[in-house]
Amino acid sequence: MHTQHTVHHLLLPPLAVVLVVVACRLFLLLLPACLPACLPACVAPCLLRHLRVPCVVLVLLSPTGCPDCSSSAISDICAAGASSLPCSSSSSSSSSSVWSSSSSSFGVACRRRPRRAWSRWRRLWLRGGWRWRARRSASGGATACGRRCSGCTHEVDLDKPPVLQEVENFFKGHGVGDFTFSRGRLREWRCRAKLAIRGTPENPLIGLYQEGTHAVADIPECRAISELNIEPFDEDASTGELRYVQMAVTTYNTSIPVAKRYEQGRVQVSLVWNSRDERSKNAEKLSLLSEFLWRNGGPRSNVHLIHSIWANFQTSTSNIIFGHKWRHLIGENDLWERYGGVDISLDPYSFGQANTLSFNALLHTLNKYVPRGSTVVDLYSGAGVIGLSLAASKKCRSVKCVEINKLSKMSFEKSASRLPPNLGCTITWHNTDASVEPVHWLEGSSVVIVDPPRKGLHPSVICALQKVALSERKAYKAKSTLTKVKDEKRPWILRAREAAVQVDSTPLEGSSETWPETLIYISCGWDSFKKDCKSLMSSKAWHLQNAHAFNFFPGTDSIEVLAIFKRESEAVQKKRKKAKKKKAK
Ligand SMILES: C[S@@+](CC[C@H](N)C(=O)[O-])C[C@H]1O[C@@H](n2cnc3c(N)ncnc32)[C@H](O)[C@@H]1O
Repeated sequence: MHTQHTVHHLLLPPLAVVLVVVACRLFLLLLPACLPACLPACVAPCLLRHLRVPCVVLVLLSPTGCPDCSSSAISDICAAGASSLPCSSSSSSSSSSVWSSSSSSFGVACRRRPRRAWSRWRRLWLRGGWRWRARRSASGGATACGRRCSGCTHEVDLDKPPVLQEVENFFKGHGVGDFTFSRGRLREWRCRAKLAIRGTPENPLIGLYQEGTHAVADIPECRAISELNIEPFDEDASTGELRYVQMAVTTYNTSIPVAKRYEQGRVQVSLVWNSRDERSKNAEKLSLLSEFLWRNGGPRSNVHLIHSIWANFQTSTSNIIFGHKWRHLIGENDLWERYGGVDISLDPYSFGQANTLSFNALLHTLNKYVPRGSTVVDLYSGAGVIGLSLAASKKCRSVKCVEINKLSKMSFEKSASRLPPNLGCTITWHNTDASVEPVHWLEGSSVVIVDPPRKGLHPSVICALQKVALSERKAYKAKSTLTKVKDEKRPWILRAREAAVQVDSTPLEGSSETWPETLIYISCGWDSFKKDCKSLMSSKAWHLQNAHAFNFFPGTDSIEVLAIFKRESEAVQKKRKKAKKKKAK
């Protein structure tokens, strides 16, 4: 009896292990059957894989988690959610069943455009460059959760965007010997996103538009919207309450080690509300929503993810995301970031880069091409990030920033106030369209920096660059015929030329006869860059000297280019002409 008892004792533990293993196997076998039900929980993380922190806010909006985001705050939330279950299955065979099931989140968007080919689903992004990438699993094609990510344009080799070979060949063909490509961080890199809010309170859609459409690829199960009965925006009827959510992350927190700052970023949330202002009758719901987010993600919550919440009021029927009225609702007023060695304040209405780390890498490289003591004009400057960082690091004599968005002025002012004292640099910020009388902005600058939107440079800017780059003398002549700078009487032009902001008013001596020797072109639109590059060089005015590319949007076929052009000297031009004549003979 005693021996029998001992045998039972000995057999029980292995038996228990076998039973657990069998149960797990059975569970895994049955898992595919419940995949359609799991899909909403799985697809959102795939879409959001590369969103560094903003997805946490969405997780706040949604009870499902993002198992692939590894910051401690995200993990905390994920631990509370059950969503990691389907995504922890790395079986790539399950991916087909998931994707062929066009139900749940994708089905909702799909029903609106049933004729779209499936391949289109793989190329989801917001117009204007908002792109979502998936993380590769070690096996390659699939994401870490075993599914293919609808936000990706390519599924493998995130460190080699497909366009890279073409870019390399292009620069090689133009005699650039030192081309480099910086691969950057391949996942969880995104620090900024704008998501559309559509659908109904019971079945809201939050996410990106498919390329070229206004169909939303959903991040499902929004808790805040359903619980508070927020009415998503209806584009056809122009009704509803919440139109978009913009999220911007700051990684600026000097109290924690640098390595941790990216992981522990805070999110500035902007709610685009469909009303004229905060006095509208649905404004109470806006307060409820911001309080909900603050309660669950603000400083008193377990996660403390939200830096601040803003409201933007927009009633326009156009595609423009933001209206003119902004209100700061809760949290800190200023969002600081560290770019190019200086503190930069980014209000929600200013342009901000989506990939903070890669942008800093670009600034570091750009720095090498600006001689100390330069006079710089930064066209398409946004809040003046590039100009301000050069003012501090290169002891520039002057920096002129030219930007069309007047709201960026405040960000510029705040950032300028944090520059080190006694820089000895006159820094000005001008609110104007760079394509109107661009020669005026080039005059007096030895370095011109252009960072235009995706569509590239305006023809008038190209024309001005071609003309000033002839020879010193010719350019000077061109100045009088081209611009009639001295006779300018139009008040709006004169107003634009007056600095909207001026930091340090040290007068500049003899700079007006200076014309740019160096042109630094930063581009996020490869096709438009090629076109502009061709135009600039066709006039023999500029010579392409160096080029670098940065993986700003891993998982997409977009690339950020930094190209350095040098003005061709008269001697070189003559030599070239002679050689051409000789050849012709
Ligand atoms: C790609 S962003 C670059 C911003 C800035 N360089 C930065 O990195 O923060 C392009 C900027 O050009 C501005 N912009 C667009 N069209 C413009 C124009 N015609 N004249 C001046 N600025 C313009 C936009 O408002 C935006 O801030």
